[in-house]
Amino acid sequence: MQKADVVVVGGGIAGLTAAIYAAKAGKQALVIEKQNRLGGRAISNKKKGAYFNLGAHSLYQGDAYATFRELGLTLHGKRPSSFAYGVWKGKLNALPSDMKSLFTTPLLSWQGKMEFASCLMKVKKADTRPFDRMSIREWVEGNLRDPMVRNIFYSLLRAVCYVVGPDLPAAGPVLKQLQNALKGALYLDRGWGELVEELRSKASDLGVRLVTNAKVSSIDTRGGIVRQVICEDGTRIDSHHVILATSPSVAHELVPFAEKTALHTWKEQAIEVTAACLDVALKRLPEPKRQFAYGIDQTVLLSNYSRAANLSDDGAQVISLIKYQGKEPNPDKDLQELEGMLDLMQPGWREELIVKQYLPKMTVCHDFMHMKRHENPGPAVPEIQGLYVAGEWASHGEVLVDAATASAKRAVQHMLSLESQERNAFHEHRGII
Ligand SMILES: Cc1cc2nc3c(=O)[nH]c(=O)nc-3n(C[C@H](O)[C@H](O)[C@H](O)COP(=O)(O)OP(=O)(O)OC[C@H]3O[C@@H](n4cnc5c(N)ncnc54)[C@H](O)[C@@H]3O)c2cc1C
Repeated sequence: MQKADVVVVGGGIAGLTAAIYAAKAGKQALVIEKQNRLGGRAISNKKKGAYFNLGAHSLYQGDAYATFRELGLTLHGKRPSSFAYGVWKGKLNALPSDMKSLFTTPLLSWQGKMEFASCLMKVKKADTRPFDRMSIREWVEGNLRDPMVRNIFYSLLRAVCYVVGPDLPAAGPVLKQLQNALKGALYLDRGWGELVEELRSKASDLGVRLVTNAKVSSIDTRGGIVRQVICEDGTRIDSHHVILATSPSVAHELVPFAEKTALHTWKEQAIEVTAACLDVALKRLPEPKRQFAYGIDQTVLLSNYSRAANLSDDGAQVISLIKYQGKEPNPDKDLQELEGMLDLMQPGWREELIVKQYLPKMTVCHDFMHMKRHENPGPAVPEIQGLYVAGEWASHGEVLVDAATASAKRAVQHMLSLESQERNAFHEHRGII
């Protein structure tokens, strides 16, 4: 029979972060990952010499960045220039990203330019928490008058949270994410896979046991206490602490009678966000100055990640395009729209193509802070002693990878504080005897 102080189910960013912090606190941690490699949605795949990220692309200056720095990761990469185009009615226009583009952009009237600049200044300094209970639409309509300024803000906010409609996301977390993005996003050399490798090696140095190709099939929680983790191949691991760093629906599936626990509420309230992703590696850019574009009247984003990060062995340019999807994704139409953006930004790109990858429906997040949410998930599952959740969906106000690292640390902290309460109670009891 195997044993561990804490078992982490899922070896994505949340699972690896949780295991590292548990190990740093002196716990014997075991990570079980069902895929044949660690990283979850933060892996990168190398194709014909070019690195394509599966999921995460930009590391903003939020919780994840601070966590990785605290752990001593090297985070090789650079911050790109903020110059961007905005696509409006099929045409490219400079977006206001500095003084020059603010004054020259044809998208805004003089009044609009003033309103845009003053609102951006306000956002940079704002305490965003008071906006946690209002939607993005409510915030935009309450703070901005000019219709085009509103459109540009919708497009900027969509780009940092990946949600198409402005009525669902709580404005506070998304504005915070915009603040973090405005401080400069980091594009990582050789993609996010390199960061995962650094996390893996950190975990391994701290003595974390990392098992891949092993699927957890259930958690034994008899008597409302975590007792064992059971894998599909029959392996059983004794442990009194389990962190479920999977999706809310997998967490629900793994726990017997989950419908009687908070896991049920968290699964039911979850709203999944998906995107269609097109990545291309080009021998050269037909239009070298066109590197980054937001769709203003379409929900597409294009970024040449090679403008700041080293993403190929031979100088190929790696461009990623994202189509933020609503309720009814249409793979063919989405691809047409993505290629249409590439035609507009880089006409002739097909002649320069080395390799491309189209992923028609990627889960960007399993849930986020939205207006229909009843409660923030985790860190503990209150009905079952020793059970915790982590993952980008267990957000308490953070967005995407920041929510993955923050929720992982919350889970470990909760576990440690419970243990210390139990120890204190035990000593008090002995004192009485
Ligand atoms: C297209 C796209 C673009 C993105 N861009 C950004 C960005 O620019 N910036 C940003 O901050 N974030 C971005 N994200 C989000 C980011 O990738 C995720 O938030 C983050 O990787 C989630 O990590 P996680 O550990 O919570 O989940 P995951 O990475 O999904 O990890 C969960 C792990 O659990 C494993 N698992 C599931 N069930 C079991 C089981 N039964 N037994 C064992 N293991 C199991 C899975 O295999 C997986 O490895 C993007 C995502 C996508 C898809």
